[in-house]
Amino acid sequence: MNLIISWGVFLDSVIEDVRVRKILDSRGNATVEVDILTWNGFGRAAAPSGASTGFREVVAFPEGGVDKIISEVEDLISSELIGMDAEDLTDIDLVLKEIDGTDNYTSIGGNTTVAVSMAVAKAAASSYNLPLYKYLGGNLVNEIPYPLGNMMNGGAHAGRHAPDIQEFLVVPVGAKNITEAIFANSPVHKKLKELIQNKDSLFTGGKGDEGGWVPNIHNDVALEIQAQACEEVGDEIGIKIKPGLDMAASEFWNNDEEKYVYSQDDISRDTGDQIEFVKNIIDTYGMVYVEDPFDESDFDGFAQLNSIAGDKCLICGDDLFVTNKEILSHGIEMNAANAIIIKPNQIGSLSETYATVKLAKENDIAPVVSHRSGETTDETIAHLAVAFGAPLIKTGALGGERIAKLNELVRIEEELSNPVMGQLDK
Ligand SMILES: C=C(OP(=O)(O)O)C(=O)O
Ligand SMILES: [Mg+2]
Repeated sequence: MNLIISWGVFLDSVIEDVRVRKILDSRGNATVEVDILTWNGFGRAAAPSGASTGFREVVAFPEGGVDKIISEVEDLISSELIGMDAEDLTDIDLVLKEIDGTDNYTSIGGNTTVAVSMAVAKAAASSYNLPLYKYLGGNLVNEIPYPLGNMMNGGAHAGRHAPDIQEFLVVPVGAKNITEAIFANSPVHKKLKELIQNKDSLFTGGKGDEGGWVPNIHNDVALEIQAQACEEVGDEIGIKIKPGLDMAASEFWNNDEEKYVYSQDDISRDTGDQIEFVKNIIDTYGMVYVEDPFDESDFDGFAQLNSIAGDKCLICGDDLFVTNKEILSHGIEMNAANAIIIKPNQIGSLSETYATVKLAKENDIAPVVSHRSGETTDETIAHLAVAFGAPLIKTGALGGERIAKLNELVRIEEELSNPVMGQLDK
């Protein structure tokens, strides 16, 4: 029952309390978790952290880290938010920006503000007994994103002697529902363990930050066995599975040499070579998705690749766009990409995240909602992906903090009256 005060205002979603705590993330680092209590609801959200972060991302934590947030910022935030309506998310996000007082959340940290913002949205949804995806996306949402499963890790998510390419991904494009999709990705992960053992006799079964295997093999060998695993598992289970990559190329771009330095292969490529190399990979292996194939400043390299391969493959900007609407606008003018990674903590609030998603969709840029390499068991992004109608979600394949999102998608799909998989036209 709604509590109605005498002049007829509903109080269900008015914020009564804000609690902030320090918790562990999957890398063993501290992160922030926020609880929002309303008259009739409760929302909890935790912030993830990146390792291969884009240089234009907002600042994750202030100097002094999570301890400073708890000792100095929690009271500031709660005194402003208590009494506000959790439904007024845009106003609340503006209040957080005002408390911070900087352009990029240097004072209180984008991880603090994003955790508050997501917890507020969840509290508002819970106040009306709605799941977050329905509260944000409406009653008619029915699209489930394809899971981009992370199979092998290199670059900043792995140790030495791993491939330079950061993520070898797969998309079960033939899956008819989320259960088929996640149970197509997991045997590819198992198959790759066998294939790696055949190539790397010292392989110990080590995994990277996002649960993919970390082999000591060259990039081209990794590409070959990734494609082989997709083919073999796809044939065994009768579901088409296609490969994808997050190259995270800013991590191996050498600005002085103006080259992409593939240290595992002892090869350097200038931008022209890189365009040719990536185009060749897309054609040879039938890649449906390539993220950050160029340095985060190279809009031109992105645009050139997008013009020659964007018809058959999603060319996705992560470090390039950092979920920032203004930067995306520039990318749209340049025709730099046909997909964008959406990571709420790159921009610091849910309303800013939504503004970027809206602009992307209006311009036929596919939003790909994504985890970070440092995660918690928070499942919010599963709801965001459904609410935003994202065709893809990037959230790993295995590991407790990764399956938290995948299993939540299974539950969401069960609730939908007419669920379909997202629109993936590649
Ligand atoms: C998830 C990624 O890594 P990180 O969280 O380290 O930025 C990525 O680059 O897409
Ligand atoms: Mg990335």
